[in-house]
Amino acid sequence: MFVLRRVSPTRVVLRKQSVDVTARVGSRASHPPFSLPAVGTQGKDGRLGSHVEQLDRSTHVPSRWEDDRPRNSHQRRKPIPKFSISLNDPRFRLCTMTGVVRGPKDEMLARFLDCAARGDAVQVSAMLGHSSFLLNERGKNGWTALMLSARNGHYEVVKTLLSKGCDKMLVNKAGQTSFDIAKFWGHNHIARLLANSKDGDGLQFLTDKDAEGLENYFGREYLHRMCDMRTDSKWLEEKESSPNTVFLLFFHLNPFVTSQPEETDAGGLVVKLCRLKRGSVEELLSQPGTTLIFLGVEKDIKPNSENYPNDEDGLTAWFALSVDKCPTEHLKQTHPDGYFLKAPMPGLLQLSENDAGVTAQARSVLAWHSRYSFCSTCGSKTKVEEGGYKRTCLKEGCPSLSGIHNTCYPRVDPVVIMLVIHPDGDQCLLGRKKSFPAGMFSCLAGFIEAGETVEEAVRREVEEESGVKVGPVQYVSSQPWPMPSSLMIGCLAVAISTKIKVDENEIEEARWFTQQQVIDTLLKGNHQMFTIPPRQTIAHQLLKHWIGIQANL
Ligand SMILES: NC(=O)c1ccc[n+]([C@@H]2O[C@H](COP(=O)([O-])OP(=O)(O)OC[C@H]3O[C@@H](n4cnc5c(N)ncnc54)[C@H](O)[C@@H]3O)[C@@H](O)[C@H]2O)c1
Ligand SMILES: [Mg+2]
Ligand SMILES: [Mg+2]
Ligand SMILES: [Mg+2]
Ligand SMILES: [Zn+2]
Repeated sequence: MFVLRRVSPTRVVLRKQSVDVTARVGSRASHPPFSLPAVGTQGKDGRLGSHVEQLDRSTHVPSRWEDDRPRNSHQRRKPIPKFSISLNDPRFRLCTMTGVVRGPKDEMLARFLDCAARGDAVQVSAMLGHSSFLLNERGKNGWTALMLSARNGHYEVVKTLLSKGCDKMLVNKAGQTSFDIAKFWGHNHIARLLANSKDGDGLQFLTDKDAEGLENYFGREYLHRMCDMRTDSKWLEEKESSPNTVFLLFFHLNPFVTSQPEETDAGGLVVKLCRLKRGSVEELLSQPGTTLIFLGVEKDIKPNSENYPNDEDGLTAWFALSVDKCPTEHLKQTHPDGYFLKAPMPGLLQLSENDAGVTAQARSVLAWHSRYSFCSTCGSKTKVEEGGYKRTCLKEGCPSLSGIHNTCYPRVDPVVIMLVIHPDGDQCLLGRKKSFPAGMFSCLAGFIEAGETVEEAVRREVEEESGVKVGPVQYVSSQPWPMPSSLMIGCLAVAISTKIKVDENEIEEARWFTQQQVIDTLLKGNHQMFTIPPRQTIAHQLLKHWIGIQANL
């Protein structure tokens, strides 16, 4: 059995029994933060092993050592040239000359890291039983067992290591914790485990802020909607007049915000929704053309708190308040720094996850009110009910009042958005609309039609827009998209044909991109040949998800 390891960017070491040899390998670009060459190599099953690999497939060494980043189809399918090792081969020389000799401790560490990278929780636990020093040890590339298991999606190994008290705050050479690594590669269950686990002293090092990003932007449910209270007009009135109630102000569907310098090393400005109190909005509430929506109550309930003597139940309610006339003058005194965020894009993408979730709810409902002032069935006037969640027709006998009153409620438009995977598994289909910024490509998307399943909508939209036929479809996650009220249903779909013929009315161009190109774009952003939508979009998250699961197949 041979053991291969890299000793410099251009050299690897092949070791058999006690004799080491080195081989010259092709020059390589420096590793981006999450590329895998520093982490491991691809084993038989495509998983990533630890940084020191046992070539148990054969006793041959590849003529060219390729890194283990996900490869494009050509690289992956190219048979690896094989040749026998001869210690007399001039391409090799004794490792002792380079001073790279490994002792039993190194061997054990290599085995331990390999077990963690492969997901062997039993072996990891057994090795720690007799050699506890291994717990936080790093391989040559700076990765610990926790980082490797987080990278490869091995939940049980991560759990085992945490239970043994490993240090989850260690960072690799690129400055990433195991949490960052798990999050990047789409192992959200592992990122959650890492975020929620206590460290050895019982302290929770990772804050809620670190755990953000595990759901799609606009998807955070910061408030309890308390749907059942919408019909309790007495309770709603009490909340409306409570001094503790929070009012979010909107004008032309744009939220009233402030910008504050960020308290991080990175600096910058953070945009926050202004949480107005009754006193600031008293006058606005009585103006004509005002719409008030009950959004919910804060989740951290403070029952009968002494601090909140006016709220019997101690619940802090939030309302969205939309006004017809620009109220900046009115707010000049109390909120001199406030302004209306230019929505929707890219303004709304500057909010925190919590604020984005509340804004998505408020903006979609307010947009519906602004467009459906009259009964959509008979054109009569309507009255607003249920805390702003219903508009009932005032004309007796209107058909909208019989059967299911679905025209009386805010509308949500389901949209499928899909990352289509090439049959070779190594490429994905992205397209661009004329309206996109130059160089940007995104997942294909389209509205679901009446009487259509998600799967059928995916197949129809992909074929309409790109000419590519799709077979299996798998749901991944969803995202409210409040421009004005879409629900993006994110899927992976596998193509069964590859020829592209775009519908020029909808799409300017569609192309197959390799995994490597996507990874480069995710890591280097604008410096690449194409860009993808920002992290707040489900399109971006679908691409990350695909990279994450591919690397772990
Ligand atoms: N969050 C993301 O990552 C992301 C990415 C791409 C698209 N989107 C959103 O997805 C939505 C749909 O994508 P699309 O425009 O490619 O859809 P699409 O391919 O179905 O084409 C839009 C056309 O469909 C018709 N249509 C059918 N039902 C409609 C409805 N309920 N509302 C409006 N038009 C309807 C209209 O003729 C419209 O011009 C867009 O609003 C877009 O903003 C979001
Ligand atoms: Mg479309
Ligand atoms: Mg379409
Ligand atoms: Mg369509
Ligand atoms: Zn009507």
